Amino acid sequence: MIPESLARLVEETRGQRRADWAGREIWLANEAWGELAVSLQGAQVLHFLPSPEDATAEGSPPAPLPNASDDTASASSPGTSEESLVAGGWLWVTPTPQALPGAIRGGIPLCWPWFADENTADESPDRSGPMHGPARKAPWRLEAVDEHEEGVELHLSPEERLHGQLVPRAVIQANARRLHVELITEHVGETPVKITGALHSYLAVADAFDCRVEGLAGATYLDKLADFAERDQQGELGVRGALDRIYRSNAELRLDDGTRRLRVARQGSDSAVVWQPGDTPPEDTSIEAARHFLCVESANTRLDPVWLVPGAQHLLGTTLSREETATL
Ligand SMILES: O=P(O)(O)OC[C@H]1O[C@H](O)[C@H](O)[C@@H](O)[C@@H]1O
Repeated sequence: MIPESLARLVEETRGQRRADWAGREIWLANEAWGELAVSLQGAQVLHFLPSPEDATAEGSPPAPLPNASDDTASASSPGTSEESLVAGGWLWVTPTPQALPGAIRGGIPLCWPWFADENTADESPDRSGPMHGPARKAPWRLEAVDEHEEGVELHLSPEERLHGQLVPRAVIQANARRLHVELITEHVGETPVKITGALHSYLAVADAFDCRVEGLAGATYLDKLADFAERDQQGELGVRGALDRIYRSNAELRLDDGTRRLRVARQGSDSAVVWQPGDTPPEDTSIEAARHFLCVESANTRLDPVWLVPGAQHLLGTTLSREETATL
């Protein structure tokens, strides 16, 4: 579910190209395997839509845009100039993105080298910096595009050094079955460093207050809306309003919004963050638009910080795929 202006850029793409959207350079693909949009600010995937399993492969034209005035696809408020949201993709992007140097809310922002504030991570005496770290606002360079018949693999690195001892890189793989994002941190310095972070996935949903996240039953979590009180998840999670939780879990999760079942697998992550702001969304997003996302994040948080020693690497990953229908 992405703003109409971004959906148009995707629709107008044949193969691969670069374009500008909301003042950022973005990389677009519209191929037989599906659609992908990545912002070079933050190496942030903004859009992913795999082709339907029965789609004709080569030469098939891109799917037409769904009617933006359709009730299910429109998240604009009467009387505002907010763009319509176009349904279909697996990720959500705000129709009212902040101007640069702000970060785009939506898609899969890379929170690095800390999740939330820097007190969860880097213990160097000069630590300071923005919420969720500098990586999501920084310019990244597209180092390589590996194309193959079934999909694409992108490699990105920050244009400038973001940390004295750590170097991150991102790998994005997309094909007709899945979207996979990796954030790899390499320690090139001399003293151990503690990191946290997140692949802060904004998953598009029909109605955030009518979703079910399976796979967390019995897990303990920190409730950020109750001063980090520790609680146990009773049964599967049904989202009915605002929540901001850090689950201690490495389990594969399933998100069901009544129209689509997505698998959310995570690598190198023992924290699953589930966030929905309810009726108090951040300033850059309306209540109505926010109703169409649920964040299910692959994270390292205060529950599972990673100590990296010189020469070591850490991989934080997430894989989104369609829930397979049981064949038994
Ligand atoms: O507004 P942002 O800096 O993008 O953060 C958005 C959200 O990220 C995470 O999911 C946190 O758990 C939330 O507490 C926070 O509000």
